[in-house]
Amino acid sequence: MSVSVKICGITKPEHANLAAFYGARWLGFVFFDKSPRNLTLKDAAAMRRQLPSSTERVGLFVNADHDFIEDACDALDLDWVQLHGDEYPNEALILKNRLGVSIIKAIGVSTAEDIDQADMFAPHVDAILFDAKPPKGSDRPGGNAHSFPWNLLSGRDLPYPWLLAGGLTPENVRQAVQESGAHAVDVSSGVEDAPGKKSGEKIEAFLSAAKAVR
Ligand SMILES: O=C(O)c1ccccc1N[C@@H]1O[C@H](COP(=O)(O)O)[C@@H](O)[C@H]1O
Repeated sequence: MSVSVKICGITKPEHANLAAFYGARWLGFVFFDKSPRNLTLKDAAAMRRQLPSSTERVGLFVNADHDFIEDACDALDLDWVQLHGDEYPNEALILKNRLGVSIIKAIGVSTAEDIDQADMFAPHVDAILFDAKPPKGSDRPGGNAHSFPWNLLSGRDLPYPWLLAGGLTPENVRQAVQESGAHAVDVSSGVEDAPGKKSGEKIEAFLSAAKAVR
């Protein structure tokens, strides 16, 4: 089975459609005003009808107000909510029950012990996303093109669905999947020419490389 791919930080329908054409499972939309990929609710609503129907839509939030998350779900008809801040396990459960969406919880990793933090979220969410902890001085908890040692995940046989993220690129995704054992990956910076500027060529290259891994 090929690796499932999430392309995150979509701001233009043409990149969404290209990613769908090359086999992305998920498209990610960032609702965090410190991000260069931030979307307003107005941007999101304007894009909604131009998005592909074959992909699942993920809204990314950082410690966001639940009413705002609900408005974003309505604006983009989101299937998933990605919680990328300091949210609690019961917050994930409350949102899941309120909105009827699937939930991804991001866990920042720099050591093997960080991976164990996922255990308290896993029963309440639909997938865990392991991302590198942000570098010192960053004003956002993800989307920093920063990776962690992929072999921290190898041989763990984790009993829940999970995605690998953090500093992935078309050039390193094969090695990242092979070292970590990931069945699903998430990328943002690695398919951009500059922060917030997606590249069609890099999206195609990333999906081709990820899908070719055995
Ligand atoms: O993309 C962002 O700007 C962002 C902002 C706040 C939290 C998370 C964000 N992105 C997510 O971070 C990881 C790794 O991204 P990258 O490939 O290293 O740039 C990924 O899950 C993005 O969805």
